[in-house]
Amino acid sequence: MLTVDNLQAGYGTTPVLFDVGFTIAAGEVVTLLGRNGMGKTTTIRALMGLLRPTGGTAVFEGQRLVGLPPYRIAQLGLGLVPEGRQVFPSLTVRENLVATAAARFGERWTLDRVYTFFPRLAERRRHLGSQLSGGEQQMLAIGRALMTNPKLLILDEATEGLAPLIRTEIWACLARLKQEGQAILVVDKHLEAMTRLADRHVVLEKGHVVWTGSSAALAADPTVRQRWLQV
Ligand SMILES: Nc1ncnc2c1ncn2[C@@H]1O[C@H](COP(=O)(O)OP(=O)(O)OP(=O)(O)O)[C@@H](O)[C@H]1O
Repeated sequence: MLTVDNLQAGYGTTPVLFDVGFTIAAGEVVTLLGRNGMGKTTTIRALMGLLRPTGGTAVFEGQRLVGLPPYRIAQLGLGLVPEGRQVFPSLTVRENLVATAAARFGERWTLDRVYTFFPRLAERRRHLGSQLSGGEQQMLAIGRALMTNPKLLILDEATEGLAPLIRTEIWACLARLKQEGQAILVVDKHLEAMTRLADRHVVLEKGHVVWTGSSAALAADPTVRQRWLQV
């Protein structure tokens, strides 16, 4: 589905990504792991057209992504839940969801289906975005991304700063999406949860991919954790 090869990018004249390569197959859940500042968010920005790569390629279902504007990348089927809880504060939950639906492609995701996945959003459908808790806002941000019918859902730190209970609810939702065949690329610092959720892991260190492997391989190799994932 997605093949990223030797991707390079940076900010101004400062290079940040030197050699990022990985693949995601249809239906696969893959994590981008690595300590703070290693290039996870930058990789996502480069894939989504929010930062222009200086080298390398990213091909999604046969289409080259590098050089395309973000709206084209969204049309191809990449849906991003960015860092922070990005919802419209003065629109209701329902209006937030419908706002994204206006630009969606296909009919896989409907309001009702989002409400089934997130009963909390159904209960609060008439509340304003600003009246939701942090966790509910994050669920709404995920719901908005789903309303664009992404073939690949990308989440950047979706559970950062949330209470454990709601964090677990979000992971359970991602596990259900996976069961339904949704491909997901996720950045999340909670390694145990990611080991349960994901099929494969890609470890970044200073803009290079230094390790790739399955959850079983990650669990069996403590040196990966010690060398590249401990703060
Ligand atoms: N807008 C920016 N302008 C300049 N430098 C940036 C910008 N955003 C990130 N960087 C730098 O790029 C490097 C990689 O940052 P990035 O956010 O991709 O890392 P990350 O792995 O996602 O880290 P974190 O877990 O802290 O979010 C860091 O050195 C960071 O300081």
